[in-house]
Amino acid sequence: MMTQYCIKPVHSLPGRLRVRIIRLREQQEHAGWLKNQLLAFTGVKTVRLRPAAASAVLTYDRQKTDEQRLLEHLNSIDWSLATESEYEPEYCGGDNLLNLVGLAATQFLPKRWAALPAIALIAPTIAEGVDSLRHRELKVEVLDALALSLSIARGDYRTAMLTQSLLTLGEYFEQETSRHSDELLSELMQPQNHAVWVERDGESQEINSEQLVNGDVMLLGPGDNIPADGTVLRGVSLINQASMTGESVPVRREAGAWVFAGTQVQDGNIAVRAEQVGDESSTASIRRFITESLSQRSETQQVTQKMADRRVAITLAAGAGVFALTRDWNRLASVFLVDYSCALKLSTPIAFKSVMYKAATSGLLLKGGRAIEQLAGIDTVVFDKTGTLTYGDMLVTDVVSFEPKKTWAKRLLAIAASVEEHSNHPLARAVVSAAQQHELPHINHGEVEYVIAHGLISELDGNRMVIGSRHFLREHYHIDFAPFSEQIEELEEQGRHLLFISLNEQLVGMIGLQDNVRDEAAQVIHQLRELGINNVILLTGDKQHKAEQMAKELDIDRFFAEASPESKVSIVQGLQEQGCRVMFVGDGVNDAPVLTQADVGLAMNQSTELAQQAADAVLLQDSLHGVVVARELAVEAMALVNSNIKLTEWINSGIMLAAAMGRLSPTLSALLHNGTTIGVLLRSLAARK
Ligand SMILES: Nc1ncnc2c1ncn2[C@@H]1O[C@H](COP(=O)(O)OP(=O)(O)OP(=O)(O)O)[C@@H](O)[C@H]1O
Ligand SMILES: [Zn+2]
Repeated sequence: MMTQYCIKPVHSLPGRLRVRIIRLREQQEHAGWLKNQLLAFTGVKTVRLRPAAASAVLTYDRQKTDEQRLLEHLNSIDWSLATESEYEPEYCGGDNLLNLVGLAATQFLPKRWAALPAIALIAPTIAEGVDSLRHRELKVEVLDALALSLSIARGDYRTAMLTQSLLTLGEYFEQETSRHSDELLSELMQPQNHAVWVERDGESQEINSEQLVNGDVMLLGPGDNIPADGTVLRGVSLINQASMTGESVPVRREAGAWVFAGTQVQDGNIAVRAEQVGDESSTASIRRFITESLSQRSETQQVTQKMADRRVAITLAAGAGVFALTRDWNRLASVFLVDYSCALKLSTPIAFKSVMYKAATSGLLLKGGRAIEQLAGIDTVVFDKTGTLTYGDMLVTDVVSFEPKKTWAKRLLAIAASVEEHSNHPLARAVVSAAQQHELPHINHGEVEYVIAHGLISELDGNRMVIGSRHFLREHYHIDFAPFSEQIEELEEQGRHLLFISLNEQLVGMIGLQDNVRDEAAQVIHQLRELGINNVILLTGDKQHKAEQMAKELDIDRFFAEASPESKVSIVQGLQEQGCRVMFVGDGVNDAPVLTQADVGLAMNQSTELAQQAADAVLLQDSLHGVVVARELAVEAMALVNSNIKLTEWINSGIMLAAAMGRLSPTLSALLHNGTTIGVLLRSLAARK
């Protein structure tokens, strides 16, 4: 690798590392990008950059990473992928202190003495404006520079210093909030280590993805996260590479193909030989995903940004007009100092980040400002059933053997659990935990294949074994249910969810499970209605009568039953075509496409990795209350953003008018204007609490 070893540690303490990154100084326009890259490293807690000094300071969690690994990560950063993100000098408390000293100097020292410190402190701000002009951009920095230069040229160091201090303070506030929220969010978005099935010594076993070594054969099915790069040995599957390419249409991969770590299996089963375990490539996609979520610009943000930049031209024109009429330098400076684009520009991202922060601390991960905007606009909520409106942990209540000698029931459960171990479906988890409770042994079986929304196929002593829904066994394997219909009906009447098991296309037994509606479900639906959502829909793969029963019980407007993953997508699409703006709440592998299709996808806490990746928001607690919180926070955020914009415009237009009429001294104008800016920022900041 070309970049190897150009990044060197300068200073290190336990949990803290300072490095010199020459590239950072050479490519300052990539500083924002780099920062998010660093934040996405496993275990990194905070990042501070000083591009001019080519320095970066990282603090990290020593349980999760160490200096060696961080340096390896640093050296493997692919700079060719860098995107320009506006370079924001990182102010620190010290800068504000210096300004305070400068401010005191202009207040108490004779003018001659105050000039030097004032000019020294202000020079960088002016340089930024000049820089912006050099890039042929008419941005706020230009106005700031103009106003400051004007004050200095006129020898008014007090006004200049005051403006400078307020500008710095405002940006400092902004940086502090976004830093805190970025750090918190990137920590939450880090994937956890999870279990992976591998084939070792001819046997399949479950290990932690951390224990994976090159050459391991990983057995992957729908919903699984691919923990390392590798080559497909057997099988065919659809891989969702959204986390890597941003493209949510899955790609087909079969024997011989290469698959990337961090992507997910959406459908089908494959065996993959791990070839780049723990390699940089495995974290690259995760890093990209986090970087993008953090730097994603919402629509409102883009609109306010444009508005802000237009304001610069307006202010310039107003200043020029006033000066042409009055030839009054004071008025000119006063007008320039009321550039209110910064309040517009800064307050929106801060408000969004504050809300993301607040959401995270109350158990909800919102992936960016876009998610907030969409959430505020929805009018329809579609719920998945199993694991969403019902508890993820179901209970096995009956194990029925259809064998003549009914002693078989325990073995039946043991077999089912041994196979279901390979699935993460709520039904599968229930079967496994029932077997564990009875301390049943593991029964050897062949490779397990998961057919999404249907069930599992495996092999037992040379016999084909199928376990899953009645539809799966009957329609796909032509298994006869007639002889047992009485027993089946009996359990169905009790509202049990049934799983069927067949050996060599003979029905051998069934497992009855009880799924309980979440205690909070009814309340949550009621609260959503109070928040203006009048269309609540249930969408499930389960049977008609169960869906109907639940819809009635929970006061749900409409339901769609026996939906396949594809029909789930088309149902949501249909709703959107009718003009509904849809939030989908779900948890399963088969929910991933519909989570993407919906305007807002919200994944439950116990969701599969794929569902969490596909979603715009993820609940961090196993409760539906987060759905209400999400909506409330989004509405609150948008109200805040809009009122900030209005407030800024009204107040500043007033100030500008007064300035143009010559009623304000430049100092007062700067004070009023920057005061409103900081006020608006504080309002946005307050949304964190
Ligand atoms: N791992 C599994 N083991 C056995 N059967 C399964 C498994 N996964 C799915 N099935 C069967 O396929 C059916 C449909 O599954 P799917 O995941 O689409 O729906 P669901 O989770 O039961 O309901 P919902 O759509 O409300 O989440 C299940 O009801 C079950 O009978
Ligand atoms: Zn089918």
